[in-house]
Amino acid sequence: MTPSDASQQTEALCRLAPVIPVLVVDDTAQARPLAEALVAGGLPVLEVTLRTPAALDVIREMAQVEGGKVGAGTLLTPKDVQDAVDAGATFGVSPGATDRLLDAAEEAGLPMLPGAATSSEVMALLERGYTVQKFFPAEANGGAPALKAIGSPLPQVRFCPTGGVSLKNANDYLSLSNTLCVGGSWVAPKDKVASGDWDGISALAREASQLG
Ligand SMILES: O=C(O)C(=O)C[C@H](O)[C@H](O)COP(=O)(O)O
Repeated sequence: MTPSDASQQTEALCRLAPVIPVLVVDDTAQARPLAEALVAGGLPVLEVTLRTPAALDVIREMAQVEGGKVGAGTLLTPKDVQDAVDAGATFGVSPGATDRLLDAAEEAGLPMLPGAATSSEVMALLERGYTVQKFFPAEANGGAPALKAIGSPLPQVRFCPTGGVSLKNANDYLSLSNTLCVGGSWVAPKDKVASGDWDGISALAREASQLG
């Protein structure tokens, strides 16, 4: 898969909803009901971070939920890419980018949403052909004003800002011409996942799906 094909696919995913939930799931039994609650609330694109031992099984379960598009986040190594593909992930997200990681994703045919935080990082990814990138960590790097400023000389790159994004500041990003969608964990808070409050999570998703 070429970087430009990957970016076309991640752009299409980012256009499905204003928010991509970033999920940290400890228990495989929570996977299906959690994905169903988010999809029912209007957020079909889900990022499961590979930060828990259960993450790959969680992706396997969520990949079967109708209407959902499940990707793997926190991809750091070629092995992570292969594990994500084997589990049924349809896209990948990384906090930053390395050539080894991008080589592996392109070879495996996994569309990547690679992370960048500075103009040089954005330019390096653009040079390789990635026109859709994750601005990470968004708030810590200056938030929406910083992303707007990056967009002045680099308007051809579109972003999914993630990291510190919440209901309060999401529209600051979504109103920028270079922002396609945002990523955030606030729609699946740990306490609601732990207690199985799927209605509550659906309500948060519904609220998030109206943003922008
Ligand atoms: O590990 C990755 O690949 C990630 O995607 C990291 C996430 O972007 C942040 O963990 C989101 O964090 P919140 O600030 O809680 O919304």
